[in-house]
Amino acid sequence: MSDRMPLMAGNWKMNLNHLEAIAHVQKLAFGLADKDYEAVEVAVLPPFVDLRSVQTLVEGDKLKIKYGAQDVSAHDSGAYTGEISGPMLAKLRCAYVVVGHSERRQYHHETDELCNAKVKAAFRNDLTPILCVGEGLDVRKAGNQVAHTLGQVDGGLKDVPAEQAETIVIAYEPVWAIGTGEVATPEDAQEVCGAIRGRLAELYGQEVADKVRIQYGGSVKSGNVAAIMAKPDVDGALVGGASLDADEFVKIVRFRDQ
Ligand SMILES: O=C(CO)COP(=O)(O)O
Repeated sequence: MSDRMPLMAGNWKMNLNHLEAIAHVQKLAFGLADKDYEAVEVAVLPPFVDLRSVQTLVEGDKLKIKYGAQDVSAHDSGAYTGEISGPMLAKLRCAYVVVGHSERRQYHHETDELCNAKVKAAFRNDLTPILCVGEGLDVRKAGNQVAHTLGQVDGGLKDVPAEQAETIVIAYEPVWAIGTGEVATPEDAQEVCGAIRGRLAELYGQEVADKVRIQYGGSVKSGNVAAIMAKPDVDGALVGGASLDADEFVKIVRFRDQ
């Protein structure tokens, strides 16, 4: 049994405007009792335009829900139209920022090199990156999921020192399981999450590797979360679609009751 605190994070993707965000976080707060936070850390990852509203609600009502962004610029300021910087997110007291989600790698052509720069931008601004890695269907069919995913881990962590690396969150999200209803088996999740921890041990030593939280993401629901969380190297879930339903997300947070 590891002493890593599980992290259940809801990636809303491009859903919920700032008014809907307030209603949604209120529902989550209503559904979660104090004792739920003792054993699980809960975070929401809304669109940028919702963050100020979420901050106001969380701080005003002293909620224990953490929040963060879905992306961050590699640059801290300057002529980068449309980008949002680490210092801006830090000012909103974001705890987390997603880096290298497969949808950004796919639709915005984000490379491991860019993800590495964004991981560094996050750390530079005291934000915890949630670095997303994972293979597509072709790679899985060829049996190369471990090598592929470890390549993304190496790329994302290049020149990141141990004292930062030990605080990162890595989300293993096989692309073929995202939004498809096709969930990886708990064994599939463990195979790659275990390999990621092994690689962290090679890069930084076992002590650091044992501190890093590794999430699984891809069609996580209340009905499948407990079996995935039972695996030794899975320390949480990055939840997309199911996080948009407050009751369902509360059940996922309470995975031990499922
Ligand atoms: O991409 C994901 C979370 O970042 C997973 O999305 P789904 O839970 O909708 O499959």
